[in-house]
Amino acid sequence: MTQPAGPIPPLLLVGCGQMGSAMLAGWLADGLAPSVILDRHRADGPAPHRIVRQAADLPDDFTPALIVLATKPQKAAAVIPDIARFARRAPVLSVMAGKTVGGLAASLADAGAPGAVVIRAMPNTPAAIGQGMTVCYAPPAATEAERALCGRVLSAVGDTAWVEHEEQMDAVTAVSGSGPAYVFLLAELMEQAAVAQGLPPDLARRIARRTVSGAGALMEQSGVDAAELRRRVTSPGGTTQQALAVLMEPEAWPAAMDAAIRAATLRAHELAS
Ligand SMILES: NC(=O)c1ccc[n+]([C@@H]2O[C@H](COP(=O)([O-])OP(=O)(O)OC[C@H]3O[C@@H](n4cnc5c(N)ncnc54)[C@H](O)[C@@H]3O)[C@@H](O)[C@H]2O)c1
Ligand code: PRO
Repeated sequence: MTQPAGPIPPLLLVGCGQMGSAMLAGWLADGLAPSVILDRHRADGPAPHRIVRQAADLPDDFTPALIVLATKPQKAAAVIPDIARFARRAPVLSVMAGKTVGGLAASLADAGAPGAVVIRAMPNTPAAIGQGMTVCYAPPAATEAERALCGRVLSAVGDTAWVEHEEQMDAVTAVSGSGPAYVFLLAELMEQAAVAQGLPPDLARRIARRTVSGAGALMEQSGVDAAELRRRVTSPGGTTQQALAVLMEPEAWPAAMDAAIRAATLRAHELAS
């Protein structure tokens, strides 16, 4: 899909917490036109962008090209009336887990924005350093220009992909949306195990973190399959083989990862309502 070149157009970012601020960091690095951030709990932000804490303070003369909805899914009902007047003129890009485009469009219609276009995306926090992975879904009613606009905004914070079926967004949420947390947990557990083997805590922390980030960078830069990269570390009869025999027991990591992704996918589905 061709994406418009040039700076990122003015955005109305609603919710600037962990995910909103991660995306904002990426947009600022890529050149963001003067934008407005609506967040209940944020007092300041980078000029020339404006921060407002309540909908009543949103400037009447502001015409965002896109409204990015990044509050918790549980806050959707509270923020929809705040953005309805802007959603009559600009598409809405929701990054909320679970919330469907149909459900959000219906709420916007009830709030006075019938026919509002909602596109969904599931980013992740490495967006803060331009290393995000975002998967998007657009309903058939969205125009090519609206899809391209969302693609432009999201490609500023990393890689993007699109799914054809909205139901797939739940599994995407479980894998790439939540996934950084699994990787950070891996670093935590490796650090704890290193200390248990007698290493000093600061060295344990350093080698666990660097191993995770270095392995990720190698996978990214080499493009080699993860399984092949794993094999290249595994000397026959060596240390890695002993460790993998524990981790790759069907009841160990394979079962745990499958159950974890299944639980997260189910939760994403539940968050729709
Ligand atoms: N954190 C992640 O890794 C991640 C990844 C992908 C998608 N998401 C999605 O992003 C959304 C936000 O998640 P988060 O982790 O950033 O949560 P968060 O709690 O860190 O951020 C939410 C922000 O919304 C603000 N807020 C709450 N009510 C508001 C209101 N009525 N008006 C304006 N602002 C309001 C809060 O002050 C807060 O800054 C969620 O829907 C989540 O599913 C998060
Ligand atoms: N963080 C959100 C959650 O935990 C969505 C994906 C990552 O629900």
